[in-house]
Amino acid sequence: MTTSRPGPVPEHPVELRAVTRRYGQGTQSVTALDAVTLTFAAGTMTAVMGPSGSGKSTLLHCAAGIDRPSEGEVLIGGTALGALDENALTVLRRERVGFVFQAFNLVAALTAAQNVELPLRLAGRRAAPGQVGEALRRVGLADRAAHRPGELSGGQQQRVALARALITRPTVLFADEPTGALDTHTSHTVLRMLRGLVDADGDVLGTDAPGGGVLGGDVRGGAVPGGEARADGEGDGEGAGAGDGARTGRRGGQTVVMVTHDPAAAAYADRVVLLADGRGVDELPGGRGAEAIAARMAALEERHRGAHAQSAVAS
Ligand SMILES: Nc1ncnc2c1ncn2[C@@H]1O[C@H](COP(=O)(O)OP(=O)(O)OP(=O)(O)O)[C@@H](O)[C@H]1O
Repeated sequence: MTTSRPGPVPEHPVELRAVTRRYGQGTQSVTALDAVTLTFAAGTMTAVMGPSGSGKSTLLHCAAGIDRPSEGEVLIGGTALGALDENALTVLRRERVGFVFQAFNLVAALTAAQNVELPLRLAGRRAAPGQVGEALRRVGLADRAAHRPGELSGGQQQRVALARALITRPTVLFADEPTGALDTHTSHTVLRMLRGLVDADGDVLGTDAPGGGVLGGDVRGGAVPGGEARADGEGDGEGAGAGDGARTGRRGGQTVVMVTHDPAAAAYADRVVLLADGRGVDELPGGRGAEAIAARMAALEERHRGAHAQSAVAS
């Protein structure tokens, strides 16, 4: 079974409408998300931040159709997920959602090329000639196609995971702490790639645009102000922030939603959504820089601690 991709990407590829997610029942019940309404605009990168337990992963899982809300509705590419049975939801996820995890989640026994092709195989499809090689080239790993994950660095593994997430040309790419297991230099390389995807016009893997170098350009550096490139592709991006796309709200590239604890990672986003106790409590536009984001997060955590201390005293 396949779902055909809708024609043009809608203005908001992902919408959450009053999404509540409760775990457990009765007195043990935890409200991980509390009537969250959010839209993610096409061709933008959103960072989701918040204190531990604030509902970030739950939000990502509900938005990606990995978890089902207790109440409310999630729409991907205009399709309401609540109306889909498990099979249809699996197909929609496979075809329209890309996911990158902190732990890379590559299959250890498969080569980089086989890992990248896996989503197509699972969908009963084969890659077009050159498609996998092109995807690897775009993440700067053309020469590593035959290597297994254990033979690659963490940053290289995450780049393979990125190529794998994008091989189906998803409507939206979700990333859960994509740089959480990487050192600072490598993190910025991966973040520049994510930013490059968003700032790209059109086909992010460039199979329709030979030599477009959407990701390859970022490996060589320069897409993000302050990000100095290194010849080995493990660029030094300290001090980097969101690129031109962040400020202009340029549309046409990949839509990315990323959970992160790291203000430096969030600085690549067009928008930072702050969660606390399962609710969206604050937002920052892009281009503010890591320090401003860190300050806002610190203030939020302070309020959060204060509110929890008060409720502990009251009970
Ligand atoms: N399967 C589950 N069963 C019960 N409670 C859960 C479950 N998953 C999450 N929770 C609870 O829901 C709340 C939100 O969890 P979630 O993992 O979304 O938070 P988070 O912001 O991603 O946290 P962290 O930053 O620590 O990863 C927490 O109180 C958590 O304990």
